[in-house]
Amino acid sequence: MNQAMGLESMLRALADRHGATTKPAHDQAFGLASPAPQKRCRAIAVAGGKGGVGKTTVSVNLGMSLAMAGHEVILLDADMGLANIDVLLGLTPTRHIGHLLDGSCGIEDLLLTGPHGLKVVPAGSGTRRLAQLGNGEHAAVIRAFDDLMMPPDYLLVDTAAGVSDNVAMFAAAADDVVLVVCDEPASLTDAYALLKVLSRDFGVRRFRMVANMVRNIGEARVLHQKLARVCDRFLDVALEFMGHVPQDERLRQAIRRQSAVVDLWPSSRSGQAFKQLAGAVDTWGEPERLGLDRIAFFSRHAAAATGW
Ligand SMILES: Nc1ncnc2c1ncn2[C@@H]1O[C@H](COP(=O)(O)OP(=O)(O)OP(=O)(O)O)[C@@H](O)[C@H]1O
Repeated sequence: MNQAMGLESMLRALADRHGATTKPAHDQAFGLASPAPQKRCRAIAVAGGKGGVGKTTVSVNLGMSLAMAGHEVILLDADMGLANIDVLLGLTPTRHIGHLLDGSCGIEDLLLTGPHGLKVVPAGSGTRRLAQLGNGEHAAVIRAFDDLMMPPDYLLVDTAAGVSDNVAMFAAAADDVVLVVCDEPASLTDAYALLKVLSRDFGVRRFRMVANMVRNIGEARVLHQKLARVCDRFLDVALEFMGHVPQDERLRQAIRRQSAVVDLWPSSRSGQAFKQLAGAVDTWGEPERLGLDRIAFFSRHAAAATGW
């Protein structure tokens, strides 16, 4: 059995389990090539290792900045069981990923519309089962995005904290991984641990770093150099500097008002920084489409672990 066939049958088994429809392996959309005339969706996973470094803040504000620039954007809250994007944006979901997995709704039914047309897929909160999803269920969530009638320009995935299979799977399946780091020893060590696992075990070789809660661009670049230096020395990865978001009280105030700072105060320091980050994303060009190989790789891991 070749790799593509192996992937296809594995995904079919997953889809059958979760009641989804199946398509050929070459038609997977989450970071994978879709046949013309469907437009291509760029999947960006936002990760960080340590909790509290600003992954959700970056995901929400970057997503909304892209939406404000006229792009169609879906934001997937992949922090299963501890979801909070809907709370941050004052949205009230009636269904979540759990309903998708038990077959009681499809991916389209989960989409909530926030300001500027930003679409959100809520993960559900306070449910232990969601916090303990297996690899097969994560794969089924990824696979479900193939059923979207109108793929967005960007799919942003706010991953969980830590170095779990959840994070690894979403990061490995994405076209780009944005690593959010702040100037704390634990943030740097946890970010390094995540880079190590994603590169060594899942073949992710390129990362883009956002320095969050820094005072200025100079501090952000120093932070990037610190991490890039250890990566150069010990890991086979490229860590590109994507930009920075300053420590900004306006951002906290916006969160208390259940809004994105880019929506409420676009000309604040953080609001402008997110606009710049969105501008950077716009210059990335065509994704390299490595997701299919990585997913196949991941699926083999999952198969070995669960004895499919
Ligand atoms: N640039 C910033 N300036 C000021 N406060 C910030 C900034 N970025 C994030 N914060 C604050 O830091 C806190 C943690 O942010 P956030 O929830 O986005 O982190 P996280 O990495 O998603 O955490 P977790 O993994 O635990 O969900 C929030 O209270 C947020 O308001």
